[in-house]
This record gives sequence, structure tokens and C-alpha cells, in this order.
Amino acid sequence: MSTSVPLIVRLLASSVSVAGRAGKIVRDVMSKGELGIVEKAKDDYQTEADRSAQRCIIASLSSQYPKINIIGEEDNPDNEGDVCSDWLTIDADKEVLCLECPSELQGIKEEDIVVWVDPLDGTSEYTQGALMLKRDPWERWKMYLTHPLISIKWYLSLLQSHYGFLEHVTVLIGISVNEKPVAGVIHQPYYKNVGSENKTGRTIWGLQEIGVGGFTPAPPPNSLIITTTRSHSNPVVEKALQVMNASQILRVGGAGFKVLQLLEGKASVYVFASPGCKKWDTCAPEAILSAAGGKLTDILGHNYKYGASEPRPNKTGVLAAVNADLHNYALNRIPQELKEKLANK
Ligand SMILES: Nc1ncnc2c1ncn2[C@@H]1O[C@H](COP(=O)(O)O)[C@@H](OP(=O)(O)O)[C@H]1O
Ligand SMILES: [Mg+2]
Ligand SMILES: [Mg+2]
Ligand SMILES: [Mg+2]
Repeated sequence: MSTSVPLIVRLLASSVSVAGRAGKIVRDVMSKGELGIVEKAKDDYQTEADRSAQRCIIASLSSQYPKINIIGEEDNPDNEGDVCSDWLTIDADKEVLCLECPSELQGIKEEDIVVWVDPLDGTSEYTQGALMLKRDPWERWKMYLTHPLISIKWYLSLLQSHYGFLEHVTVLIGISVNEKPVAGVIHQPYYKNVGSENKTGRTIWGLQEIGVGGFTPAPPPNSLIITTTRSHSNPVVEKALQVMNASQILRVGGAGFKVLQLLEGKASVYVFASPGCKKWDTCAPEAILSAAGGKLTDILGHNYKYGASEPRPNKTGVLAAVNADLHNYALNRIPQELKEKLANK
């Protein structure tokens, strides 16, 4: 790769390639069927796919950009240095390499950059998607035959909903400079490309001032559609949803997938009044959403900072929208009392 390409553009191009490699690891772990689930905390799981994908991403990026501070979600105490050569990816996406460098980022050095890695966003949906894939096809038919009350239609819809969860899974690589997310990658390992392209997965990228790529942006829906957590709700999260007066609430997994829904016109606002999300969940989605003209802040309307010493939790929740007007609308609807509750937690 030519070093005449500006650092931030090279790093984004490398991140696009390595996110695709990590996505393949995520699919391979699922195909082998041994997920190696570890419960890190209540409602917080890690699988072999989270561990392996993170090792692949961190080893690949740090071998090429040794002075960049790379922070990943998972602790991998036993195997930090053990990465097979097949996982080391030094390719760079050719289309991204041709991008212009934003004027503000022309002189930056590796030391100025912090990369936030979420090797698998939507782990809860990944493990639940696995439940259905693991079942033996013969067992499925036996289940149908021995339960005459279960209609084929009902069974197919159940199957579809579990397979559907895998679509929520993403690999997130967020690039921040001077505490601000400036570029990012969301890779969706289970996205099904329709039409002539016979490949699974897609990679969306964004770069400040330049724009977004890897998908076709769509205008927001005509009515207010909110996207929120599927697996980490609580009474405060629900209260913040009730006050929105939305026409529809979509409950899906992962911060990456929810921001994809905003970018693709499936939803207009992402509301999560909980301290559960961390910097690696929001860095890449925020960078891409801002590059597309959207906005992601906490529930109080403040920007998160992405310096290496910042606390990992996004303590005051997440509020994101496809544009500043909708963000403002949602911000004004959240009661002060609820904002204070999160701020004082
Ligand atoms: N209460 C909670 N405890 C732990 N993690 C939480 C959480 N609420 C949200 N998160 C994390 O935030 C991300 C998005 O959550 P959700 O799908 O509920 O919107 C997930 O990332 P991971 O899947 O990478 O762990 C999830 O684990
Ligand atoms: Mg996790
Ligand atoms: Mg995550
Ligand atoms: Mg994760």
C-alpha cells in the first residue's frame, strides 16, 4: 500500500478489509457450532467469535499502525499474542484508498488516533440466532410432525425470526482523532446480497467531510419510527420510548444495526436511555451517521468524547437521529426528570 495515501484514509481502507475478515471469522465460529459462551456480567455475554474477531482486528491493525492506541471490547487474557497468519490482514480496500483526505485530518499522526473495536455487536442476537441454526433439520421435521397443533406457517415464522436475528450482528471499527469520531466501519457478516452478487455480508464506511459508502442511503420514513434495544430494556428505557409519540417502535440488536436502520430509512430516531452501551458500540456508528448528516449524542444532547482515557460506559445513554431537527425533537420530548436520573446514576 502506498504511504503517499494520507494516514486516515489508509487506516479506514485497512479497517474495511479487516472488518470483512473478522466477519468471516464470526460466520466460521457459527458454522462450527461451538460458541464458547462466557457470561461476563448479567445480560452481558462473550463468545469465541467475539474473542477471535477481536484478535484478528487488533493484530492486523497494530502490525501496520504500531503507534495507534487500539481499544477493544473483549479482554483476551490467555491469547493476546496468538494470532494465526490466516487472520492477519494487511489488505486495504481499493475504493476507500482513492478517497480524498478531509482537510482537518491531513497532518495527523498515529499517536493522535484512538481506534475503538467492537468485534461483534449484537452478541445476544448472535447466540439466539445460533439456537435455530444448531437444530438438526430432521429434528425440526420431527418437531412439526409430532406437534400437529403447530402449523407450518407458525413454524416458518419462528424459524425466520431466529435467522433474522443474525442480520443484527455487526463488526464495528471506529476511528477517533482528538476525542472525536472521524471515520468508521460497520460490517454486517450476515447481510444477504440480493441479485447477481453471490456473496454474504457487506461493509459500510463513513469519513468526516467526505461521506459514506457501501450502501445506498435512503430518506427517513414519513412517520416517526424509533429503533431501540431488543435485549437490554428496563423501565427507564421504556419511559423514554413512551414519551416519543412514535408511530412504530422497532426492537433490534446492536448499536451498529440500529444506526444502519437510520441510514437506510427504516427508522428516524434511536433512543436508548440506559448506561449499557460503551464507547466501542457508538464510535463507528457515530462517525458514519455524522458523515451522512445525522447526529448521535447522549440523552442530554451532549457529545461523547473518545479519548483513550475516557470511561468506557456511555453512562447517559444514546440518542441518535437522521438529522438535527429530528434529534432536537426527540431531545425535547425526554422529560428533565429522566435526564437527571441518568446523569446522577
Ligand atoms: N445493560 C447492558 N449490559 C451490558 N451491555 C449492554 C447493556 N445494554 C446495552 N449493552 C451493550 O450495548 C450494545 C447494544 O445493545 P442493544 O443490542 O441492547 O441495543 C451491545 O453490545 P455487544 O453486543 O457488543 O455486547 C450490548 O451488550
Ligand atoms: Mg458485548
Ligand atoms: Mg456492542
Ligand atoms: Mg460486542
